Amino acid sequence: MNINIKNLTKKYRTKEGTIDAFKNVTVDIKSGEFITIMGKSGSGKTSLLHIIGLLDYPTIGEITMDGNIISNANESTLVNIREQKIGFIFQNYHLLPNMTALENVLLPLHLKTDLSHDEKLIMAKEALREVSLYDRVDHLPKQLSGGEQQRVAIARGLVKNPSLIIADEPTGNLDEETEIEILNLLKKLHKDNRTLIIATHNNLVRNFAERNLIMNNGSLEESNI
Ligand SMILES: Nc1ncnc2c1ncn2[C@@H]1O[C@H](COP(=O)(O)OP(=O)(O)OP(=O)(O)O)[C@@H](O)[C@H]1O
Repeated sequence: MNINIKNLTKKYRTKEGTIDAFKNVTVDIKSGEFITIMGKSGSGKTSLLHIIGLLDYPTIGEITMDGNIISNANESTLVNIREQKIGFIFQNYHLLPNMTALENVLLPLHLKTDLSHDEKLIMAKEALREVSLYDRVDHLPKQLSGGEQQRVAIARGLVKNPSLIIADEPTGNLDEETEIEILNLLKKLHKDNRTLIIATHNNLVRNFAERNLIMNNGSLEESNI
């Protein structure tokens, strides 16, 4: 997915006043790019990812996805794009504890009325195979290690074959060895025209990406370090 972001600003209004999460962010992200967004805690990374992921609206500015301006679109258009084209991966996995790995991966397919249950099962199992967890399909999250839970979450993020994957600190809870394993997996799954954006504190992640951006005093800059 091609993403063009123009003069994006996010302000939060609180009882104490207005907080600028970030200001005047302008960036073009090409289809198929693997990007990291680095920056200190509180620098606005999550706020930006939520807006790119169409989970929140910007205060000011414009986002274009594959040539269509979507920042002014209504909620149902945003839900549609989100459902069809965007996969999310979070630091805390966000797996449902009473569902097996397979059931968790099936979740994003529930709304797809054009697919039969058998077709959905095949897709979910294939996604679990891609993350090398085919032998753990019937396990509950608590029966899996942190790295395995994140692999289930990645399979869930991938199952709809999204053209954009957004990952917020995907390795924040993992030890370094597991982190490298997950980053190698994300790198492998980042293929074709699938755009991958990872927000992170962690310097190690940047070695895996093609392009590194940094949130600095509310602005997004290219990082050449
Ligand atoms: N819903 C909200 N209401 C008010 N302020 C918020 C809200 N969400 C975030 N903020 C503020 O906006 C700023 C940016 O927060 P954000 O979570 O985007 O940063 P971050 O870089 O992702 O931080 P971290 O790495 O700690 O997750 C912070 O000052 C934060 O307190």
